[in-house]
Amino acid sequence: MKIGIMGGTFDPIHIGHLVAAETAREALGLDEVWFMPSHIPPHKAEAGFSGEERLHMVELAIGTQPAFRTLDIELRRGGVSYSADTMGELVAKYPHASFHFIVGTDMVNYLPKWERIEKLALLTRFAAVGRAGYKLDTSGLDALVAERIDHVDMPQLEISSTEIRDRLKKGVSARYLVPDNVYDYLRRSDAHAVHAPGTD
Ligand SMILES: Nc1ncnc2c1ncn2[C@@H]1O[C@H](COP(=O)(O)OP(=O)(O)OP(=O)(O)O)[C@@H](O)[C@H]1O
Ligand SMILES: O=C(O)c1ccc[n+]([C@@H]2O[C@H](COP(=O)([O-])O)[C@@H](O)[C@H]2O)c1
Repeated sequence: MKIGIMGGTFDPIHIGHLVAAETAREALGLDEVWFMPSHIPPHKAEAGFSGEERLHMVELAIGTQPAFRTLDIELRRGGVSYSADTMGELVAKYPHASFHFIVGTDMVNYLPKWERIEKLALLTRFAAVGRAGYKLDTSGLDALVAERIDHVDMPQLEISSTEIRDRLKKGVSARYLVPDNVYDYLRRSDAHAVHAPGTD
């Protein structure tokens, strides 16, 4: 089995994440892609939406693609979600699977700063999907890590969760930037009352 791991904060999930996962799935012939919300992201501020809310929105978003699954391993483990810990657990649990960690090119440039990156690169390959504004740059990476990266071209979608959160706060529509059912959830949920006052 070839498994794509789509790790992220998903605060909230948007169509950039879905297109990245689908493009990597097709380009690399992945059998499944597992969407894995982090508990506490290692390199940025804690998420605004709770883990439960983020996981629920991911479930809503992937609903119609049979090759997509959710994985709550990091939410259940708690603490800071270091990928080396997670992939160590997954490789031990699924010794016959080959893993492909899907990351935007913005994250590839940060790979040297990831916790135990050399160990992580032995546990998984990386699928680097092109993210608007970030050219793939592997010059700062050890050869061992660089050769574990597969570049995947994807349609450039200049969308981020930060932008969605800003829109919610300002009461500006995020329709079509997130799947319809996530959009409905954001409008209706309690989370929405906290994060986007006055947009109903
Ligand atoms: N529009 C996009 N195109 C390609 N890759 C993306 C896009 N948005 C996010 N990604 C990738 O998806 C993964 C998870 O991203 P994350 O959940 O942090 O979303 P984000 O939009 O970058 O969030 P934020 O704006 O809060 O930092 C990362 O590897 C990131 O590079
Ligand atoms: O393990 C690390 O040091 C590490 C550093 C930065 C990011 N990651 C993982 O990369 C994925 C995308 O990160 P983010 O911050 O864009 O949500 C997510 O699964 C993070 O846990 C992992």
